[in-house]
Amino acid sequence: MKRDDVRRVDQIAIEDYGMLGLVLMENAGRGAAERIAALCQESPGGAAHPVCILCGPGNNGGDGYVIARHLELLGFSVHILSLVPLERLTGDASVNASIAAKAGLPLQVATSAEDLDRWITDDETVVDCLLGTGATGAPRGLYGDAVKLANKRRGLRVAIDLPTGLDCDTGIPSQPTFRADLTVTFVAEKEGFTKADAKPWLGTVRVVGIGVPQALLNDFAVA
Ligand SMILES: NC(=O)C1=CN([C@@H]2O[C@H](COP(=O)(O)OP(=O)(O)OC[C@H]3O[C@@H](n4cnc5c(N)ncnc54)[C@H](OP(=O)(O)O)[C@@H]3O)[C@@H](O)[C@H]2O)[C@@H](O)CC1
Ligand SMILES: [K+]
Repeated sequence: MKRDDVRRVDQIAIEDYGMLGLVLMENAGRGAAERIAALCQESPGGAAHPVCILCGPGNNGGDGYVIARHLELLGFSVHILSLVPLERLTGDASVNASIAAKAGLPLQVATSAEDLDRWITDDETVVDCLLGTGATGAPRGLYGDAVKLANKRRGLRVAIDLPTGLDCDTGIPSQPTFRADLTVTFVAEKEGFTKADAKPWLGTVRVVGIGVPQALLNDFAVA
C-alpha cells in the first residue's frame, strides 16, 4: 500500500466514519505490543526482557507510548526515551504521552547523542517509534543519531509501521536506516516493502489491523 493511501485510510476512518484517532492509535499500539511480546518470549530472557521504546515527534511516537503501557501490562520492564520534550507533542501523541507520564512509566527526554548512547543499552529490545508515514528524507539530527546507536546495540530491534529512514513507497534506505528484526506495520504492508532494497532492513514483517471497517479496507483493496 502506498504512503498516501494508508494515510487516507486513517483520515477517512476519522473524518467520514467518525472513528476517534485515539481509538486507532490504541488498536495500533496494543496490536504492536502483543507482537513485540511474542518476539521477546521466543528469545532468551523471555518476558524478563527489558524494552527501550524510542519515541519521535508525531503519531509514530504516539504509538510508542501506547506500546509501553501495554507491554507493562504484559509484565515487561519498559522504559521510554523521547527525542522531544513532551510539551511539544500534539493531538493523540500528546494524550498518550501524558497518560504514560501520569502512570509513572520510566520516561526520559534525550537532548543529545550522549544521552542516547547512555540510555539505550545493549541488553534490551529497542523499539523504533521515531518516524512513520509522516517522514520525509533521511532522519535528521538526533533522529539519525538514535538510529545509528540503536543499530550498534546487540539486542533485538523492532520497527513500528516502518523502519525509520526507509522510504515507504520506494523501499530505498537512507543513511542511516533502522535495521529491524521485526517490523510491525499497520493496516497493510507498505509498497516499499516489496522491493529488494528494503528487505535487509525489515526483518520479519507482521501486519496489525487498527480496527477500521472492512468496507473502508475494500475501497483500498486491502483483504
Ligand atoms: N490516526 C492516525 O493517523 C494513525 C497513525 N498511526 C501512526 O502515525 C504515524 C504517522 O504519524 P504522523 O503523520 O504524525 O508522522 P510521523 O512519521 O510520526 O512524524 C512526523 C514528524 O516527523 C518529522 N519529520 C519528518 N521527516 C523527518 C526527518 N527526516 N527527520 C526528522 N524529523 C522528521 C516531522 O517534522 P516536519 O517535517 O513536519 O518538520 C513531523 O514532526 C504512522 O506511521 C503510524 O505509526 C497509527 O497510530 C494509526 C492511527
Ligand atoms: K518507525
